[in-house]
Amino acid sequence: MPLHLSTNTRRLSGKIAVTGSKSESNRLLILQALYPHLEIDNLSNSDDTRVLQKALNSEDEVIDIHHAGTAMRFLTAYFVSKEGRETVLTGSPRMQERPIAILVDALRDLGADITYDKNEGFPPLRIKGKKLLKNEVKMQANVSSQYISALMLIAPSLPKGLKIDLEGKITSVPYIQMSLQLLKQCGIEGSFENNQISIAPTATVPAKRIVVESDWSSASYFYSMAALSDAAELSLTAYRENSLQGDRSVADIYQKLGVKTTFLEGKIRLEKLDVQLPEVLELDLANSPDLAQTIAVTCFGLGVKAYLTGLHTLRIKETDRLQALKNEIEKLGGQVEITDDTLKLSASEEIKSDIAIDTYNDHRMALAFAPLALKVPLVINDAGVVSKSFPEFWENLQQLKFSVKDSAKE
Ligand SMILES: O=C(O)C1=C[C@@H](OP(=O)(O)O)[C@@H](O)[C@H](O)C1
Ligand SMILES: C=C(OP(=O)(O)O)C(=O)O
Repeated sequence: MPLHLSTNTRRLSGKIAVTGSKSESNRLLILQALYPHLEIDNLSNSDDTRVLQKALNSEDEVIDIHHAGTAMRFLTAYFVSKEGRETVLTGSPRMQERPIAILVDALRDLGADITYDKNEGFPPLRIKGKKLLKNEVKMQANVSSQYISALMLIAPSLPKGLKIDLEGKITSVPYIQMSLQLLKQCGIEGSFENNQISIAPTATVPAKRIVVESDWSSASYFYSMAALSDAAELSLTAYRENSLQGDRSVADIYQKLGVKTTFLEGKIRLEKLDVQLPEVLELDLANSPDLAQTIAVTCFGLGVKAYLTGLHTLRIKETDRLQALKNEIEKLGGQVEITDDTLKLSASEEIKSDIAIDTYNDHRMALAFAPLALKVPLVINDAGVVSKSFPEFWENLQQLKFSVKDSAKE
């Protein structure tokens, strides 16, 4: 479905309720499956969370988790620990290209029975659940933090808990901290110091209701809109200053791009300020990889040069996000240089109108480019991809008075 986006006004105002964090929701669903006394509020309604929830409730042998990376990684660890059950975990063609050997090797070291059904190192996986008796493992930490979180989430259910020794430079650290903090909120003891994670064995946890904060990665698209607007006053619920999500850093980053954040009771207010924009925005995004697309597109729209580093995880996400960004920004008239872990954007002089943006089965490509409609009319191809993390996004844009037209319906 190609969507035509444009606006008559560059002044934004409105109140948006954003769905729960997909990262928090997916962790809590695994913990709830292990500790059923747990209750979850404000669960994400994203496809990735729904597919994980469905998998946890399914008795089928073959489970297809489509494009959901965290679901794939978390469920691999979960099904390994389900004694007596045989499961084949598979996903979309892209999921079958997303590496998983680091997690599989660590689980095998702990005693797991996992085989590759197609290509060595990639889903689909055939998992025969059994009791894991070992309690120490080493793991490479510089490719994806999701492998580490997957082990942390099942760790308290292992008879002796788990110590994980992390090797190499640890990437996406806030997501590891989020896993630890959620375990602690459930009443499970654990620590993450230097390169070692330790989680205590825990047979039961007290009944508890945990409220998921709304998704900060989803909030980033409204920051981009505010930055690209002439005037903005947006209120987003339900957020807190003291967040578990690393992408909360978007509030500090966008201050440099003219967006002021005020934390109010349960919500944030974004306002557009008149600031002197930086000549070049330099950022290391190793702790917030999901913000890279939003920031690159905002800078392009503002004509600000950007030098983004720490992007080594982007090539193995829903698509090769570095290449996808380069392709689409260059179609719009920009200039982008990429390496394996950096992106350099030149200051743009023009933004071409009515360009159709390809989204590569990646929700964040659609979400990140949509705010540019505040500058020029554009088309987003396969716009339905946003449901992977943010199903209401297009309705939210209409609420903010964007014109959102499905050309297939005309
Ligand atoms: O644990 C999580 O919930 C996530 C971790 C990050 O992945 P990497 O650790 O692979 O960078 C992030 O990009 C992803 O969207 C969600
Ligand atoms: C990378 C992402 O998701 P996942 O790895 O869970 O598919 C994302 O949502 O940007």
